[in-house]
Amino acid sequence: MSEPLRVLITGAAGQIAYSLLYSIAKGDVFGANQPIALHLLDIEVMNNVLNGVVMELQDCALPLLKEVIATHEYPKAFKDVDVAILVGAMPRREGMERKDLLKANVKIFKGQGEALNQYAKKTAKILVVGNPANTNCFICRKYAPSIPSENFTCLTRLDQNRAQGQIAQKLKESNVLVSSLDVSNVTIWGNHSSTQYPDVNHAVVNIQGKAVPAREAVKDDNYLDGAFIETVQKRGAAVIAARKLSSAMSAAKAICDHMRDWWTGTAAGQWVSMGVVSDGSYATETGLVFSFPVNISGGAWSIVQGLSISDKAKERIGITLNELVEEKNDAVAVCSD
Ligand SMILES: NC(=O)c1ccc[n+]([C@@H]2O[C@H](COP(=O)([O-])OP(=O)(O)OC[C@H]3O[C@@H](n4cnc5c(N)ncnc54)[C@H](O)[C@@H]3O)[C@@H](O)[C@H]2O)c1
Ligand SMILES: O=C(O)C[C@H](O)C(=O)O
Repeated sequence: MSEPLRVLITGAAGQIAYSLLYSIAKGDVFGANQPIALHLLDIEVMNNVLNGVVMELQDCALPLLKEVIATHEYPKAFKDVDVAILVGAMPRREGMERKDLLKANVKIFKGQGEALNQYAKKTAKILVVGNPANTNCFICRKYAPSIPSENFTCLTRLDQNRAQGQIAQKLKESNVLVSSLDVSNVTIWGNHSSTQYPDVNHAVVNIQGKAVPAREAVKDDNYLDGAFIETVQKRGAAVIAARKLSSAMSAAKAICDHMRDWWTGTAAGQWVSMGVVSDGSYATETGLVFSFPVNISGGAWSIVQGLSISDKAKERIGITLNELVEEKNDAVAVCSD
């Protein structure tokens, strides 16, 4: 067996981590033969809760889990990590926009960027989950200049999974029985926020072995251009309104999907959506962390190029782009206070 992969999870005493740790330690993400050392970080006041999580991990009796380091100290938490899943931050409460979180959370990611820069492996793959995820990722990368920018990503896979789920549900209404996994190449453009653009123009549904364009399968452009987009954009808020807590089980599942695909690659002809550092593709601003369609091979992602984008789609991409530019400016100002 190989050396343990050092996987840092921040916010390890929180609700997303509680759904996430088991899947990672069991081998669902990095493979059934890959030993894991978990580095669990939370703030000092959560020490007791974190100890309880460590006890439960021991009690799961997982053969791949070789070591658990639970700490509130950055030098220990970030030391030599291969993977950093940065979840720890304040979640949005009912009535809050993600923007409201910016002031509270962005400084955490400045400090964690500095810690990655100082202690993590230079090859570390980083996934930012804590909101506002794109802008936190932008800040984290800014303060970790010794790690290549392509190693920084943020989570928009939950939005992709939500979009696939909505299309599968809609098809059930006309007795076309498919699962979310039969829906591919939906793209989430831009910010993990209510301005994101879930785009079905290149999406395909596998119906009894035949690849059918999503618009042809659904046969309801009004829905796809209206209620579908709004449902995906506002799904996080709908979960918060219902649970009085932000999504956790589905967020953890999306984190696993994101990391597993980054590790093992995307299927031929299929792409997934990830927030990545923009190279200016699709008229976006270079350097922003923007969600794009990406293909992944050999642990490296590349933005899918050459997709046709209608004027309406360009307008929607422009809206989420403008929000991200604004967030970035606010975040840079907060961090230089
Ligand atoms: N990108 C996405 O798709 C997505 C989806 C769901 C939730 N989120 C975000 O993920 C974050 C975590 O959500 P949750 O439901 O697990 O929240 P939670 O409140 O249950 O857990 C957050 C944990 O982070 C810890 N924490 C706070 N500051 C920290 C720091 N500086 N270092 C380490 N740990 C710290 C807290 O003590 C807490 O244990 C929130 O910001 C939420 O909005 C993002
Ligand atoms: O919407 C939120 O604030 C939580 C999370 O980002 C989500 O999308 O469920």
